[in-house]
This record gives sequence, structure tokens and C-alpha cells, in this order.
Amino acid sequence: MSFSNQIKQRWQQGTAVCVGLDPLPELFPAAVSDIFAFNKAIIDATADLACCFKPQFAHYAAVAAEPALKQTIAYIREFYPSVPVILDSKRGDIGSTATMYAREAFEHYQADAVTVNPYMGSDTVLPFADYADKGVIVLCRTSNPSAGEFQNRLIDGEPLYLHVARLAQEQWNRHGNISLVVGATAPEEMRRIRAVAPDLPFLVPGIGAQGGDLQATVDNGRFAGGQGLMINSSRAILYASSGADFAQAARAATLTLKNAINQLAE
Ligand SMILES: O=c1ccn([C@@H]2O[C@H](COP(=O)(O)O)[C@@H](O)[C@H]2O)c(=O)[nH]1
Repeated sequence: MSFSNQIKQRWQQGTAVCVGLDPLPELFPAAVSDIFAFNKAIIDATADLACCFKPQFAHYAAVAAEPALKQTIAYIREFYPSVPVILDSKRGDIGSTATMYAREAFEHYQADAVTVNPYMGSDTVLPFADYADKGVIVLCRTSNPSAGEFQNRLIDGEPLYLHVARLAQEQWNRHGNISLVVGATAPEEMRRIRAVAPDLPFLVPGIGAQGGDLQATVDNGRFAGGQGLMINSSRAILYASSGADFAQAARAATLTLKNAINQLAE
């Protein structure tokens, strides 16, 4: 099944929570031996509540744990095949290299979707978008404090992030597989992006540890008919407890977020 249909199915099952898998071994409880063991416990505790999982690439590459990343994705695909995996690697490069990055995400790691940095232009996005069944999640308006330095700069009277949203909606979405990254920390920008891209799903980081506004995210980000959001939380779920009960605490944090989103969407 395509990434787009997998996500729609998870929305219909009542969840919009993206569980971020950002392992920080220094925060692991003493009894946890390695990254895969930590991820497996989190995945087993949250899969039925999750719309998708999002491992962030640098958290693995920085500690030479690419095999644990591959093992994590393979585990989700084998035991929870209805929950898609977004590889958050924010790739972007000239076309020939972008083709290799697309192979890395979709063929080597077997991810269902990947985050892509579009700020080098269309030819950096299209090699990913050519994988029609895979999701391509384009950075549009990011959640970090300095995001506006470039992304909010006006070009022809409109902020740069809106040009990205329009290209995504009108030119890159030939296979219906494009989504946008829109940070929860920028609710007004989110409202403007939704007006330009009425039917592109949003991956929304910034809830939880970054203090984004959940009510504004739901109000400004969802489709006119509801749904449309993959709301990520990483540290607030993974490190909800540093004790032996970390997996149960992660489940409780995921359930709280899922219920809060559903309540706010009513
Ligand atoms: O604009 C962006 C794009 C990606 N991220 C990533 O999302 C998670 C957020 O983690 P929290 O612990 O929930 O803050 C992390 O992997 C970032 O690399 C983002 O935060 N903002």
C-alpha cells in the first residue's frame, strides 16, 4: 500500500501522532543495552497508538548506529506493517546525488517516506517524488527558532515558504505523494500554508519539547474536512521516564497526545 493510503488509514483509525525515534543513549535507563533494544520497547508500547514512526537519521549516524536504524525499520515493517516509517534525513542535493539519497531512503533503509530539503530547487525533489508509492515530505516552514531568517523572507511579495508550498501543491505532487513539514511553533505560517496547499498532509514537529501550540496546530493545519496532520513528538515521548517504566511512560505520553488531538479536533 502507498504511504498516502497508509496514513489515511491510520487517520481513519483515530490517530494523528507521529512517534519520533530519536535515540539518545545517555538518556537510556540503565537496563537498556543498546539503541535497537530501546527502540523495540518504544515501538511495542506505542504502535497501536501511532499514526507513523519517524526515526531521525543523525541520531543513528552520529554514533555509527546505521545498522540499528535499518533493524528498527525492518522490525516495524515486519511486526507493525500498517504503521508507516518516515526516515527524517532532510536530504537535498543535485539531481544525480538526490537519486542516490532516494535509493538510500527507499531501497536501502526501506522507509515508507523521507523528509527532503527543497531549498536547492525542484531538481533536488523530483528524484524522490518519482517513487510514486513512497512519501516525500518537503521542508516548508520548519519549527526551529531561526527558521524565519530565510524561510520568511519575501520574494515577489510572498514569504519563501509559500513559494515552496505552491510548488509542492502544483508541480511536485504528480503522484499524490507529497507532504509538507510545517512546525507547530509557527501557527500563523501554518494557516497561510494550508490556504495555498489545501490537500497536502502536514508533518508537524515542535509539539512537546519545543513548546508548539497544539490547539493552533489543529485549528490552522487540518484539512477543511478534518485530518491532514501527522503531529510528531520525540523527546517528550521517548524520555517521559528515565526509569525501568520508560516504555509504559512513553505509551502514556503518546495516548495523552492522541486524545488531546482528537479532543481539540472535535
Ligand atoms: O522543522 C523541523 C523539522 C524536523 N524536526 C525534527 O523533529 C523532531 C522533533 O523532536 P522533539 O524532541 O519532539 O522536539 C526531531 O527529530 C527534529 O530533528 C524538527 O524538530 N523541526
